[in-house]
Parts: sequence; C-alpha cells; structure tokens
Amino acid sequence: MLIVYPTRGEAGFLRERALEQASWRGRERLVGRDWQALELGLGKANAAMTLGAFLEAHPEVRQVLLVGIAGAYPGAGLRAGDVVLAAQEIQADLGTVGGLESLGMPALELEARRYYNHLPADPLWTSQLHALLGLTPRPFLTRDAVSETHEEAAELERRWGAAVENMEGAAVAQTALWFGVPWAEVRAVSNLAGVRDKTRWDVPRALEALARSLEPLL
Ligand SMILES: O=C(O)c1cccc(C(=O)CC[C@H]2O[C@@H](n3cnc4c(=O)[nH]cnc43)[C@H](O)[C@@H]2O)c1
Repeated sequence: MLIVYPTRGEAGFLRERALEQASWRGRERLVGRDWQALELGLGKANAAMTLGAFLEAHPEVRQVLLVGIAGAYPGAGLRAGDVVLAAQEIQADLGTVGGLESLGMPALELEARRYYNHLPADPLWTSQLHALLGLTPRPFLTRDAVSETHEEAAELERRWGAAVENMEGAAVAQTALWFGVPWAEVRAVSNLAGVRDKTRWDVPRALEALARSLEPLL
C-alpha cells in the first residue's frame, strides 16, 4: 500500500512507525512493514505530479491511501479530531463556478466513462476501510484555494454537498484513476472551513486522531 500525505507536518505518526526514512526526487519517502509513504507537497499540482511520477516509476503499487487534515463545513456535524473517509472527491475549482458540465468537456475520460468534477473513491477499497476503521464515507471537496470566510465555506457546502475541504484530494483521485490504481482517502478535521485564525484550529488533536484511526493499517 502506498500512503501519500501533503506535508511532513502531517506524517509524524508514520515516521515513528517507519523502518526506513529516505528521499525520492526531493520528497520524503518512508518505508514501513508492509506499506510505504510519500510526501506529495501542498495543493493539486504538487499532488498530481508527485503521485504520477511515482506511479510511473513504481508499477507495483496496488493501492493508494491519501491521509492528512481537513476543514469541516458548517453543516457537516464535524469538529476537530473527527476522522472522515472519502466517498468521492469533488474538484470544485475546475470549469465554471458550477463545474465542468456546462462546458461539455470532462476532466478525464476512461473506457467511455466521463469524469467531470466528481471523482469516486474505489468502492471495494473504501468499503474495506469502512469495515476495518469504522469510518463512514462522506463527500470531500478539493480546491487549491482555501475557504477564507464562513460564508464562502457555507456556499461551497450548499453548492456541492461536501462535508470537508482540502487542497490535494481530487488530484490524487484523478491521477490514481488514470493509472488504474484504487485510491481512498482518510482525513482528520483540524478546523472549521473558512476559519483562518489558527488559534481556533487544533492540528495536534487532528493528527492524534488520524494516527489512532489508521493504527489497524500500519
Ligand atoms: O492560512 C489559512 O488561512 C489556511 C486556511 C486553510 C488551510 C490552510 C493550510 O495551510 C492547509 C494545509 C493542509 O491542510 C489541509 N487543510 C486543512 N484545513 C483545510 C481547510 O480548511 N481548507 C483546505 N485545506 C485544508 C490541506 O489539504 C493542506 O494540505 C491555511
């Protein structure tokens, strides 16, 4: 299993369990008992290019799991420390404000299936994680830009029906789909989306919960 994470700050629990720490094209690479982990970098471009290059160089990878922190939308009923599993990723900053459909061009076309803004997590891998980790799949949203106000976050939640937002998920999803590798995503809530005051974030609580939740996999 290949675990991927955006920033080194989110991977302390993996580093503690790694048998080997290395570097791959300037990105941190950790090797565990029956997993490896790779730092992606922040945002969609970093995530897509790093994962794409790694999958091209490592055709033996059979599953990808993206882990990290996320911002929760106001109506999602989530707070810092809650851990969520992705049912799908919604690439909300591609196309018009309402998405790609109105442009009539998909983001990805595979075997006659057209993907616009919605990118489904692998159903089997996700159902296995649901059973193993006891997490309920929820819709995730990705933009390179973060929500900066409550109103912005609430509008994204209303328009797309997502529970949480992040900056890399859709890029990992689209890359994995294109390479034909099952992908899944688990994130811990660090903050309410739209809140920029870091004193109202709780990243340590989120990362502790993420580590606890993923223990059965490590
Ligand atoms: O400085 C800010 O206002 C700010 C607002 C939101 C997120 C950030 C980050 O630095 C996020 C880094 C990292 O964490 C994920 N993340 C966590 N919370 C959110 C969020 O509310 N919206 C989007 N992404 C979030 C993200 O995937 C990044 O990898 C700074």
